[in-house]
Amino acid sequence: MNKLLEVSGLCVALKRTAQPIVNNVSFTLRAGTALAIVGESGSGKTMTCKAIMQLLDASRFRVSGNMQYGEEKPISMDDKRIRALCGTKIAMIVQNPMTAFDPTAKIGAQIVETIRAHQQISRRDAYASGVLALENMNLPRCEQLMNSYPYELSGGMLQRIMIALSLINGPEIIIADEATTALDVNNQSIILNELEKMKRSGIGLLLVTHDFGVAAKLADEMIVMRKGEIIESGTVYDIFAAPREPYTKELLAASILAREDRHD
Ligand SMILES: Nc1ncnc2c1ncn2[C@@H]1O[C@H](COP(=O)(O)OP(=O)(O)OP(=O)(O)O)[C@@H](O)[C@H]1O
Repeated sequence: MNKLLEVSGLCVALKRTAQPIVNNVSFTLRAGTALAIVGESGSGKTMTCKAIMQLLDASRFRVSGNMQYGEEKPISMDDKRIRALCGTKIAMIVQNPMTAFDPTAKIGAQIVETIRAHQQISRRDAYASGVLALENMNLPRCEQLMNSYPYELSGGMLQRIMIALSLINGPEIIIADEATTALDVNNQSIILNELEKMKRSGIGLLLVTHDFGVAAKLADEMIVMRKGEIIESGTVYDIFAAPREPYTKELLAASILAREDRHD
């Protein structure tokens, strides 16, 4: 499979105290596959993704290491180039869709703005593309959705709209940070199916999750993080069949218990 993104020796530290937050993280993401980053809260999963997307405030955090995306090296790009890359080829879906949308603007206006930020097309064409993107997500009454404010919609609905939005500029990589965590079981399953479809279409998925069930359903490979470091990595099959580290075994057991509770 084609390599999409190679991260090597990624480190993030607080500038003020030099405290390391992410330490020497390396992985390869391939087209049409999913790589899960699992670990307990605070283990550095989100900071790893934010470092890839160059979303960390440079006055507070020092990011070092190497990243290779095709011929490009996102880590050494200037702001303008990284924004262009991250709005098109690399997209991110976050945990809480409520915070991802501007509460004061209608969904349609936000979709049109996102499309026109990266494509030179008219408002009318961007609007039509937006409706089509929502329809492709099997969302109901898409014209009405375009005319709604975020607060008028449920979390599950907004998450599906965010996924539609993340696909709109034809990304090769989607980073999904706990994309199903805040959702009920029904919406979780809808989102997991959409992510599965993306993978089948050739997109590389970087899945951040503390839920081994999500990793089992979607991921091909996984890395387990603890205190900012990778402590175990391998294929999902191998890690589930024979976790090496006691921490991985604990996470796996906790995840199975949480699932049993949810289904009781
Ligand atoms: N804005 C911040 N300023 C300073 N330190 C931070 C900041 N955000 C996170 N950290 C530090 O980075 C560590 C890793 O945080 P991160 O958000 O990557 O964890 P995570 O594994 O994604 O956890 P969760 O599953 O809860 O989102 C945290 O323990 C915290 O010490």
